Amino acid sequence: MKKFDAIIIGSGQAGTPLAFALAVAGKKIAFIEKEHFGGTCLNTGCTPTKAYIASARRMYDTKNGEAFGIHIPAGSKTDLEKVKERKDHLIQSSVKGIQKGIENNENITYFEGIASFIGEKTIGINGNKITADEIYINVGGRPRIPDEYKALDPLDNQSILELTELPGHLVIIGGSYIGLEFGQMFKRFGSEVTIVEKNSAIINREDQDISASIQRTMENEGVAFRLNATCIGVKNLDNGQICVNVTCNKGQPQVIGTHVLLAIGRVPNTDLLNLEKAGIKTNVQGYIEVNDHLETNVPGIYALGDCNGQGAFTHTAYNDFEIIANNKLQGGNRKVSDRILTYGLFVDPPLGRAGMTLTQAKKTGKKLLVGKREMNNIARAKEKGETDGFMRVIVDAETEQIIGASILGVGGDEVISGILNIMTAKQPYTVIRDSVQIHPTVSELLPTLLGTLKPFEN
Ligand SMILES: Cc1cc2nc3c(=O)[nH]c(=O)nc-3n(C[C@H](O)[C@H](O)[C@H](O)COP(=O)(O)OP(=O)(O)OC[C@H]3O[C@@H](n4cnc5c(N)ncnc54)[C@H](O)[C@@H]3O)c2cc1C
Ligand SMILES: NC(=O)c1ccc[n+]([C@@H]2O[C@H](COP(=O)([O-])OP(=O)(O)OC[C@H]3O[C@@H](n4cnc5c(N)ncnc54)[C@H](O)[C@@H]3O)[C@@H](O)[C@H]2O)c1
Repeated sequence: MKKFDAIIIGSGQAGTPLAFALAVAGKKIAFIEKEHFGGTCLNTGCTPTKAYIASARRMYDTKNGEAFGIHIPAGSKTDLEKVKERKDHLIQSSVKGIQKGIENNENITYFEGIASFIGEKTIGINGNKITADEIYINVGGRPRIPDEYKALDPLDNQSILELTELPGHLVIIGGSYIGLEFGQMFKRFGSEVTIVEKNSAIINREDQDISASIQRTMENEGVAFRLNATCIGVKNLDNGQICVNVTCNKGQPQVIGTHVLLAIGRVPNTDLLNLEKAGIKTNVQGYIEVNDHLETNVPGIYALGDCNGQGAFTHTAYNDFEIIANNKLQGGNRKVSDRILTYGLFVDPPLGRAGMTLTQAKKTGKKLLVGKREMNNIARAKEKGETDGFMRVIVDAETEQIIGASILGVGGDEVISGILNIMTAKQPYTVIRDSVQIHPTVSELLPTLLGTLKPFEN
């Protein structure tokens, strides 16, 4: 049995940089990947969807020139094959970069295949047995497809990105990140889109006014929503179409479409690992349990990225890598609990989020100061003609620190970083309030907003 200094399972957003960092430190690494270098984000997640969103925005612009004094003759249409080609090219250049880096690294031995435990510190891969004192699990997740949907072969985030022809009517089940990003994108490409959500609001983890504002924007573009869908079921019709039962309080009990995209969450790939052979504990949903330093209940075995249930984003997976690299290679003491929750929802206009929602902040019982500004009061947003959304910042009145912010509006995914930085530095909100920002930017409203905070009445 071959022994390595470390085994890394999964070439996702944590495993890949970790393999290179450990190899640079002179460690002999076994690096195992079953499908494609770069994992979900690069191949079927962030990169392709944001590339498609950029194409969809170009399409949107061709239809929205008149108000800006630009006459664009009718007839623009999406060439999905070309959109896909551009995306494939972007992905391939990054995948090749990783592949080359691995092939040229004498400290990394690459295995292509599905790894699984055959003992506490022993991994089986393609009939080989390998071992190491340290094992890093970075296996990510896959779309959740309940049994009742399997026979219907619905689209998921991977297969929808392989389409070369636009769906006539795309019915999306699930109104959260994946459903909303694909929904707006395909509507802009030219498909009819209906989003079916079992909750009473889309992107339900956000404050209600955020969900309502995003829904309004998307409805204005022609996306249909069926909320409170209590009896969701799908069947293929003889004419090749698909019937989705929705049974909501309002509207028809069914939606007839040409394609169905299932976007109802993800499950961790931990079931492929034979974790019981190593005695590694998972929670009921299959996420590997880890401590603040990402170590599992088995000393020397760590879980990073989506599979540990501590984050569901590329930046959280990458931060897991940073925690391990810092603690292992630089004698640091970085912890998962040090990070502040932050993420973007890349609909247009985007949502940038940091820390708590207002609903969560209210539940803390703290005295709060809250400021809210509509985007239609912001000079730059008006100049751009993109005035949907608002920004809200929540401050702990006692410590004067910002504990939450939502920036829904043009540039919101970037503007949020200014707030996140001050939260990370643990400085009071007054630092931004008293700063001078560039005119005309959306960010310049932050000092004004923070200068007019009001005590929040619960
Ligand atoms: C459509 C979509 C859009 C997204 N957009 C964004 C976004 O804009 N911003 C953002 O922050 N996040 C986004 N995400 C989430 C982001 O992609 C994930 O959070 C991130 O990829 C998680 O990284 P990871 O390293 O944990 O796992 P992954 O990137 O999933 O990598 C895990 C790797 O492990 C491999 N693997 C699994 N099991 C085994 C095994 N037994 N043996 C060997 N290899 C194995 C897999 O093949 C995979 O390559 C998006 C996700 C989706 C689906
Ligand atoms: N912008 C980003 O960072 C980004 C973009 C895309 C995906 N992601 C990641 O991908 C992951 C998966 O995203 P997602 O949108 O699939 O999942 P999600 O868990 O965020 O949301 C699932 C949605 O489906 C609904 N739902 C669940 N079961 C349902 C059912 N049976 N019928 C109808 N609706 C149902 C839920 O109420 C929820 O609104 C997320 O964890 C997210 O972090 C992130």
